[in-house]
Amino acid sequence: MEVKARAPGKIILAGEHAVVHGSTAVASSIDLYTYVSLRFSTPSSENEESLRLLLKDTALEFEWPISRIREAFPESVSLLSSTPNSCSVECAKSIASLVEELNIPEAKIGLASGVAAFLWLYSSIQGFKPATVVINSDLPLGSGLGSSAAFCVALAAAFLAVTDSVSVDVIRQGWHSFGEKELDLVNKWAFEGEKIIHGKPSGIDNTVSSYGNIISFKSGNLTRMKSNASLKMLITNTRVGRNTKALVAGVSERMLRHPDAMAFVFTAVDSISKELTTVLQSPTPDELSVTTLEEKVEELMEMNQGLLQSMGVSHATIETVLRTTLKYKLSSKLTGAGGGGCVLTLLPTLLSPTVVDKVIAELESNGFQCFTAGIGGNGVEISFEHSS
Ligand SMILES: Nc1ncnc2c1ncn2[C@@H]1O[C@H](COP(=O)(O)OP(=O)(O)O)[C@@H](O)[C@H]1O
Ligand SMILES: C[C@@](O)(CCOP(=O)(O)O)CC(=O)O
Ligand SMILES: [Mg+2]
Repeated sequence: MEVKARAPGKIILAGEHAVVHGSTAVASSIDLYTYVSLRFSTPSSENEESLRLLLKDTALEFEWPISRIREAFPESVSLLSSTPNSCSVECAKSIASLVEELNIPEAKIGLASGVAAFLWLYSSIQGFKPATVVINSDLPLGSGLGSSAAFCVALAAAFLAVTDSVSVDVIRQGWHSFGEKELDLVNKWAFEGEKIIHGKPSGIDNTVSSYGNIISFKSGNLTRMKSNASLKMLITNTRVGRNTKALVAGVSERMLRHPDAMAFVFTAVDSISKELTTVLQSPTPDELSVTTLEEKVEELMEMNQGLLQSMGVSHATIETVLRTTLKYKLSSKLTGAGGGGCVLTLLPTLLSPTVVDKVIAELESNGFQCFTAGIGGNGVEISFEHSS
């Protein structure tokens, strides 16, 4: 049997970074997914039993003898699938040496933290079973669309789907979701994986990837939103790679240097996210009110972007996107950790398609990549394939 899981990426409409420091943030899932396939190996007397990881997006393959994994993890690690817990310092050291032995090429070294999260999640949930895990994604990695969270959520879902900790219908065909209790467990495990990749995640990315839709999130608590607005966002990938862990650490350092000023910045972001939550849930009976709603969202996005600049997470390429879209009277903000990565631009309902084409052409002439994505769809889903 093959178990498949898919988990969506996300956009943050307001509140990134500040959410790490306790402010409210608003995020939505997008219809771009990370896919995980898990297949247990059939025992063979010829080959040594191993755990294989195939990362299709980066064309890398890794393999560990099961005996090596057993050495690295205490036996107790594998008995805890129903109680998500953090990787201890000792365990982190063992995982680091397993990852070092892989000699990941310098240009792809960002993957090391992802591989570490994989090893932790697999060993904790599945123990020491030989298997092959294949991963591929629609999401650009390290661009602010939550690839790290989608990766951890999809891994946790696939691994948990074949344990006694969750009850799922393995006979049912096609993609289907988990029950609430199962989702909560997937989300908690994914958060542990995100911790390995991000250092200090707020939990918003794994939560929106697990549950889907539009959520507002504060201090670990999620509120599902019933939004009446169908916002259309242009996503521009500046193609400048960056690392969320370093950017989050940079904001924390700025906070230590300027605690009072930064506290006001985070409070302002909290107010913006709360206002956005209200605006998005307001009734929109006619075209006029849709325009008014969109204008409010645009203004809140602009204000949030200003505050992200003051946190030090903008970038020259982000500023170029802002200037370019402003020429067409369109509002933009970075999404995710910033420092490059992706920028959101609201495309108002009444905007002419010719203007959309022009702005995209101008952004692409700068070497950026533009696309739109469906907002607010399903969260993580699983599917089982039985070989005949
Ligand atoms: N499909 C994938 N294959 C391998 N590693 C992945 C994948 N998706 C995410 N990762 C891990 O997550 C990291 C990117 O996470 P991050 O810096 O938080 O950016 P973002 O979450 O915005 O894409 C990658 O460097 C890698 O370690
Ligand atoms: C900057 C932050 O708010 C979002 C990071 O998102 P991403 O990894 O850049 O997709 C960090 C967090 O909330 O954990
Ligand atoms: Mg991330």
